[in-house]
Order: sequence, then structure tokens, then C-alpha cells
Amino acid sequence: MQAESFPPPDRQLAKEKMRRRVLARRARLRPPDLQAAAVALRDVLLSVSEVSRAAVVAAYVGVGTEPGTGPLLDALRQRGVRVLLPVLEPDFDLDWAVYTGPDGLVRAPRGLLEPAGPRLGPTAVGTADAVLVPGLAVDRSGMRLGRGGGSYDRVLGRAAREAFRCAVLHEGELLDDDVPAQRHDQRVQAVALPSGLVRFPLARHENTLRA
Ligand SMILES: Nc1nc2c(c(=O)[nH]1)N(C=O)[C@@H](CNc1ccc(C(=O)N[C@@H](CCC(=O)O)C(=O)O)cc1)CN2
Ligand SMILES: Nc1ncnc2c1ncn2[C@@H]1O[C@H](COP(=O)(O)OP(=O)(O)OP(=O)(O)O)[C@@H](O)[C@H]1O
Repeated sequence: MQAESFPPPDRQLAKEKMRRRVLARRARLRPPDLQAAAVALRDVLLSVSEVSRAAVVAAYVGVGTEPGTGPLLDALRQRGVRVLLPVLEPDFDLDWAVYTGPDGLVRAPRGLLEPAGPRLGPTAVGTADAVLVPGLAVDRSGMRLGRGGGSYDRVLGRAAREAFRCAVLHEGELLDDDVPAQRHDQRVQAVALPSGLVRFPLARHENTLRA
């Protein structure tokens, strides 16, 4: 399968090349496109049963040309959902704090917006019923390409087994080509695109490579 389609040292390079390609494509998105995508993603995700039923959702604050999450975060909070947001640590691990509204966010390094409130610790993501994951691309097996810090590979390892794991992407970022996979990479079970949700046929115990 895709696990062996690149020898290990080349997979890191292949990932880097894929990241650059996706980021160059994102750089062409204009503010009206980004706003429309954020609203469409809110509607798509609120219609997903695992999200609409969730008491606790781990999400992220989309920045720059990332798929926007502002409308979704506010809609979830208005429904009384406890929304957890990541705080980036120096070693690229993630801590978590509760979303209390746009005023509770502060600028952080790397262009990020992070929650200013009390830190809950890295294991807090284990309380989430749904984990919405940023990413640059996902392939048809649910293998995901992130920023390269390995943050979400760690996070998904701590999420509850039954948590709904969904990447949030722009249109065109669900790829037919394989995302180069490494042993530590964690799969997602679905992607949210502005055009709708795509689920992958993934057995729960099969979220990592066996190769
Ligand atoms: N919005 C958002 N929040 C997130 C993530 C993410 O991907 N998106 N993360 C996912 O793990 C964690 C932060 N990890 C990050 C790792 C690297 C870079 C990074 O390399 N930034 C570039 C600038 C990127 C750009 O302008 O597009 C840089 O600092 O040079 C950013 C975030 C937690 N919070
Ligand atoms: N569980 C882990 N603990 C510590 N480091 C890890 C873990 N998983 C991955 N890493 C490290 O993170 C680095 C980047 O991994 P990779 O390129 O797969 O990131 P990514 O999945 O694209 O990014 P992210 O998960 O942050 O979105 C690798 O050097 C890897 O060794």
C-alpha cells in the first residue's frame, strides 16, 4: 500500500514538497473565498451527527489562508458546547484551553490565535467527543498531511478511542494521490470540505500504519 511507496528518508522530502504545493494553492485564495468557505464549513460540520451531538469539541482557530473556523466555534459555543482550543508548546506538543469567544483569543507566535484562559493540560483532548484537526491535505485512506510538527499525531494518540476524528480542508485538498505516510502518522476518519463531509471506511483500530 502507500506506506512503502517511498523509502523512509524520501517520505519526509515528499511531505515537504506536498506542503509547499498546498500552501501555494492556498496563497491564491481571496478574503471572500475564505469567508464563504468558513460559513460553508460551519454548516457542513453542524449537520454531522457526531458534531451536533458532542458535548465537548476540540477544534482550532483557523488563521491566514487556513480553512476558517470562526463561524463554527461561535455556533458551537452558542449551543452550549465546551470547545477546546490548542495552545502550541515549544516542543510542538499541544496544551488546551476553553474557547470563551473571540475576545478570549490572543495573538501567539507563528501567526496563531490562541485561548488566553487557564491551561487544561495536554490530556484534556481525551475528554472531546469530536476532534477537528487542521491539515494541509488528506488522502482517500484518511492519511493526513499536517504542518510538520507532529502535534496532531500526538494529539490523536491521546484522543478517546470513540472520538470522531475529522480534518477540515479547503475544496481540492482531499487528494487522490497518497499522502506519504510514516509510522507515527495518525489517520482521520473523515474530512469536512465546504462541499460536504467525506467519510473513510476506517476500522477504529486501523488508524495507524501497520507496515
Ligand atoms: N490554526 C492552527 N492552529 C494550530 C495548528 C494549525 O495547523 N493551525 N497546529 C497544527 O499542528 C498547531 C500549531 N502548529 C503550527 C506549526 C507550524 C506552523 C508554521 O510553520 N507556521 C509558519 C507560517 C505558516 C503560514 O504562514 O502559513 C511559520 O511559522 O513560518 C504553524 C503552526 C496548533 N494550532
Ligand atoms: N507521538 C509523537 N511524539 C513525539 N514526536 C512525534 C510524534 N509523532 C510524530 N512526531 C514527530 O513530529 C515530526 C513531524 O511529523 P510529521 O511530518 O508527520 O507531521 P505532520 O503530521 O505533518 O504534522 P502535525 O501532526 O503537526 O499536523 C516528526 O519528526 C516526528 O518524529
